[in-house]
Amino acid sequence: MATPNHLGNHDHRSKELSQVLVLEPPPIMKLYGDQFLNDFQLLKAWESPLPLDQFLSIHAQSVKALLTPGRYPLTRNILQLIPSLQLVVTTSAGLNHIDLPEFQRRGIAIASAGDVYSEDVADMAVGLLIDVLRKISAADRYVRKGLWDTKAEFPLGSKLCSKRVGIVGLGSIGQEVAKRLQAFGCRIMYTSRNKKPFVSYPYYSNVLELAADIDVLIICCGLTEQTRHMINKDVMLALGKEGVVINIGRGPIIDEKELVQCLVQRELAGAGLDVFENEPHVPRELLTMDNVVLSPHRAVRTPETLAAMCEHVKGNLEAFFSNKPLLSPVMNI
Ligand SMILES: O=CC(=O)O
Repeated sequence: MATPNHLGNHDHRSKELSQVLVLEPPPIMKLYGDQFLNDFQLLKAWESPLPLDQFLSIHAQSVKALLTPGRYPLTRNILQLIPSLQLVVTTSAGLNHIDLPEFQRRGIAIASAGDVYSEDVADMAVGLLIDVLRKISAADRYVRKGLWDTKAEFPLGSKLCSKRVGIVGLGSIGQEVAKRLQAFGCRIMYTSRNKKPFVSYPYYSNVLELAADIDVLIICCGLTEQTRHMINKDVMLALGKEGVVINIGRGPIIDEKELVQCLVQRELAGAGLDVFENEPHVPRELLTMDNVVLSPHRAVRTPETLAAMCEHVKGNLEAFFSNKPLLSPVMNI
């Protein structure tokens, strides 16, 4: 999508023109306050006692930019109440909270998180994988429970080097995961919507075929209607009893009930999960499994990366209000 180009001469821009609507504060604002957006006039909907629709009809009729956290659903109903909207800046890597066809229909541009989170999310994927294979969290529990000097034997782990790793979604996060695991001596293969001409990893157009050829499946793609429950029972059975699933994408990409069943019935060796179908709900069965590592959707939460996100959001808003290309426009929405 093209960068919006209808703000006229930016020499005359004023604070009014630089209004940014915030429906709910994104995590960066909760952590760092809103000083980093001092150059903009923030319309903080959540601070108003008015119901949201009234607030928007009174205050947001001419607002052109919206800053939003990942989980706030941006639907047709909300968009109708912000008729002048031209840009949404989202602080999430995933875009599944956005009604993309409606945005396209209305010609509203989206500035995404770009690559800002990719390294941290990839680190988390690798961390979860090493933890599942080498049982680090389980070993920690074993030591803390005082079991080391008893006869309770701690089980063997599994070697990371030379594992065949299948990456689902070779975008910037998937590429960072591949780079890291290649350095650990893993064999990388992938599936994604299209074969990537710039990598030599074997490509599979079909996730089921990929699953049959690997030891570890790492989900790095976004949630769309096509990827919802893409990792179903058949895929997990194809991965097999020694197989491990890592999910740092979005919970609903895996059929979670089937995942739990496969783990309970030992059809899979383990899982490392940063995301879940109904967060913050985590299936009870997983809580007692030592072969499962659980994390509360924290992959992007480091101060370094959140500080970089503040700069990124500011950069996108500055670009928009000075009629320059966005730093991270979402193309092909
Ligand atoms: O999961 C985190 C994000 O999408 O930013």
